Amino acid sequence: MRIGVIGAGAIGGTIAALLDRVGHLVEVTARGEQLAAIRADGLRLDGGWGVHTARVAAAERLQTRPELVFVCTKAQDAEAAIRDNAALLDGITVVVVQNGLAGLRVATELLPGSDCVGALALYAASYLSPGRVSVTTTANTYLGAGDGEPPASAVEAARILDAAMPSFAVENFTGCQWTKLIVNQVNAMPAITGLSAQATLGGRELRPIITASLQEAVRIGIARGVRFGSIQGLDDRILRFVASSPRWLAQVVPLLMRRRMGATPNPGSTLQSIRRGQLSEIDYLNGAVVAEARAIGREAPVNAALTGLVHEVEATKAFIPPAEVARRLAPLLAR
Ligand SMILES: NC(=O)C1=CN([C@@H]2O[C@H](COP(=O)(O)OP(=O)(O)OC[C@H]3O[C@@H](n4cnc5c(N)ncnc54)[C@H](OP(=O)(O)O)[C@@H]3O)[C@@H](O)[C@H]2O)C=CC1
Ligand SMILES: CC(C)(CO)C(=O)C(=O)O
Repeated sequence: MRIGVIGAGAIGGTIAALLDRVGHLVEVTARGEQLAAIRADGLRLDGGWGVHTARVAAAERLQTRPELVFVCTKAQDAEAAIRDNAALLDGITVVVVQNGLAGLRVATELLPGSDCVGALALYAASYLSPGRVSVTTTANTYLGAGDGEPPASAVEAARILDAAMPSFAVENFTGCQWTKLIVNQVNAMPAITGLSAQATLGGRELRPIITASLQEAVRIGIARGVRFGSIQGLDDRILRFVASSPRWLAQVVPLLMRRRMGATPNPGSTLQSIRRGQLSEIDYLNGAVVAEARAIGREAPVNAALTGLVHEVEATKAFIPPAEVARRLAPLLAR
């Protein structure tokens, strides 16, 4: 099958390499050094799903009309990436692999003639250097759209992707996006401190803050009327229990997330943007929780503070030590 991958970074590079490995004709978009490296030496994948070099066609924009496409940019870049390739995407299934709540909606608005499907990647991938990506944690991908049963396009895209990496079509995709937003509470602290997700989740100073922001995010979701979707061992019942638990008990969720990540250090996708000097996706992660709270006249002070700290690191290019993060957040945690 002819499959396009727009944005061959950590996730797009992983998807492209694994689809190539199972025999699809894959074409990717990339830019700058990444494009030059893919053209010269192929897309080189290693880590949890093995080693593979994919000799794929690459250009700044798709050159041929694919039968299926994966959009794998960060949330803030999705609109530009889709607009640049829109002429070749009309009428096909477009899978938006993205964190946050916005990606699928943006694609659906921009591509009224396409079947847009959302995808939530629970595995972790790192962009190592131009042309090289590595899977640091293996896990499932969940595809769907809307609040009900997955549409046929999601079921078919999941079947195709599942041959390359474990993938499932899910009901209540909107609720699953919210559950993933809760999982992505692990992203801010590495971006603020420069440490791996495992180190921040394990750190005695930082874990209570991550737990507080996670509980706050779940409470905002509940206040918004969200029915959290079932992914990665989390579901509506568990998250409601976590929201109403004392912080010492709720810390079990960050600890379980740390255990699931395994031993290979995972910077998370937000720290990877910061390391490359790019603007991060934080406004679509903790920032989305703040926006959802404001939409109902509430506040999400811990998520707002973490969003602010990530923006501070983007601006100063200096990570903040854990003790300083704990000092700054202490007034909010004492509430
Ligand atoms: N990395 C991970 O472990 C996980 C990431 N995710 C989510 O997956 C999504 C992708 O993340 P990730 O792969 O880490 O991000 P990366 O930054 O590694 O990759 C994004 C790619 O998109 C490209 N891009 C940016 N703007 C455009 C554009 N206008 N047109 C075409 N391509 C563009 C970037 O190119 P350039 O560098 O030239 O800007 C880059 O190669 C995010 O929503 C992230 O939150 C989800 C689960 C895990
Ligand atoms: C699943 C996780 C937390 C993997 O790191 C991720 O979504 C990210 O890094 O953005």
